[in-house]
Amino acid sequence: MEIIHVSAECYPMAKAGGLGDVVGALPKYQNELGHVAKVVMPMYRTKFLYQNEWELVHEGGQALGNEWFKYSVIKEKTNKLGFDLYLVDINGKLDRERIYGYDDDTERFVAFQLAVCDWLSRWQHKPDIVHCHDHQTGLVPFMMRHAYAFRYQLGNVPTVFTVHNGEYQGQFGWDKYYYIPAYDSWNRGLLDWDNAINPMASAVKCAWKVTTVSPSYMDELKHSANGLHNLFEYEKGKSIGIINGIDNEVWDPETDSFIVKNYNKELVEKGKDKNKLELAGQFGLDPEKPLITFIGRLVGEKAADLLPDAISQSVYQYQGKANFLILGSGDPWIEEQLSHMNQRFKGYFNSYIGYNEGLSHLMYAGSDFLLMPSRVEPCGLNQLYALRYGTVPMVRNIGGLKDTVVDYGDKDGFGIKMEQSSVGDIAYSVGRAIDLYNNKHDLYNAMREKMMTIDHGWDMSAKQYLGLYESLLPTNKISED
Ligand SMILES: Nc1ncnc2c1ncn2[C@@H]1O[C@H](COP(=O)(O)OP(=O)(O)O[C@H]2O[C@H](CO)[C@@H](O)[C@H](O)[C@H]2O)[C@@H](O)[C@H]1O
Repeated sequence: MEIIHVSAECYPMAKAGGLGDVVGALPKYQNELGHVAKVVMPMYRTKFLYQNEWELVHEGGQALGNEWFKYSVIKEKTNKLGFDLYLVDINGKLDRERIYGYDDDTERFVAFQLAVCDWLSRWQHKPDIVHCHDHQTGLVPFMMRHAYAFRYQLGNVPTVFTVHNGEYQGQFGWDKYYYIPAYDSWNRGLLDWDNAINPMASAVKCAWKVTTVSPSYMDELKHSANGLHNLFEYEKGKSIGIINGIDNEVWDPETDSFIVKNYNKELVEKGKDKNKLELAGQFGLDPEKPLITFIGRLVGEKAADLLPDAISQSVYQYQGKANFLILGSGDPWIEEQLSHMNQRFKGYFNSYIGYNEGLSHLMYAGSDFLLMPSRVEPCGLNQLYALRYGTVPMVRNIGGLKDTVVDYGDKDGFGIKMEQSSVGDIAYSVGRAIDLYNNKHDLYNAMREKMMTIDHGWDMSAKQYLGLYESLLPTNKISED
């Protein structure tokens, strides 16, 4: 089978969060299973672009409303990622350093999707599956099936849409209706949600199958999806939750070049101690105390707004018996609060505001506990990385966190779970972490060893996706493969 993944992110070319990790890994594992999976994404101006060699594979043009733009598609020459990576270049739109956060993001990503559809429609053969990820690619299923310009070539190609995060939907007003290439006007409803063009809703309506990144999140979306819950309920017949895997080659404490001491489950105690010592040195913390860290976008969805109060309360309540370290960026108000706390709780707390891939690896290796009090967590990769690095996850019982972590109080448990995203729940969990670290050493060590043996690699999930694709192929295609 030939599968094209369409995405705004793909590690290591460009990553803002978990979407990049998934699209950077899933195709590699699908290829290892004997299929041909490729990725197409925007050509941002990132380091990876300049450090690698590319060949031109296509040039074309498209209209975004009244604006005609030229685009080109280039391909990485060596297949070094384990899959073919294609980049779409559109001057004036995609040639930026950052992935998101520009005033014209709507125009940028609609133009990207137009270019992808145009390029695919000109292929000599057609891919078997087009797999789109999140709202930046959400108009592709509609355009392939209904836009006059593409439907004759692409209307029969099955589309799969994966919701990595239902909170962001990419809505824009109908005043920009002319961005969408011509289609039969009675299909307008397939673009609309709540009187706006909503790419996430459109993809859920038009894709042949809809997936999200954990079974529990699939259930939750039917009750709470930033306004789309009725739609998810309505489309449940074609929807399924498939848990994310992690790239065991990139995230491996035995070989990770970002950390100061490599280790495996036999050497977990010594290995983690060395990495913790490094972190404690860099951030002025006490290596003797349990180190609780948070890594991620500083936004409400991750309950990052609760961190300042929860950490202050914990420092007072437990008389500074634990240390805290945060790596993240996002809401300026939260960033400012955390920066103030660097001084106020010097020696107990520190934060690094910004994005730092290397530091994140060191933190997974050098922390004792990883905190994820998320209000919404479609899958969560951080807890899976924590498990692989022998770091106890402290998570809210929701979404993918519910599906992947078992509280140590339960049979065969290895993590700490809290029911609510609240200052009180976080502080209570901090108390349990301190108790585990100081008073239950044997249990704590056994837990670390146990969690390092859990396999969260991509094999199972990659197979599940392939099964889903196969269900969409005409029967003769299945027997050909
Ligand atoms: N400041 C920083 N510096 C360095 N690294 C940083 C960082 N901030 C975040 N990261 C990294 O970004 C990734 C975050 O992944 P998550 O899956 O936890 O969250 P995200 O909300 O982005 O993804 C969404 O999509 C993914 C993939 O489907 C779902 O797992 C998730 O639940 C959903 O919200 C991890 O690799 C983490 O280490």
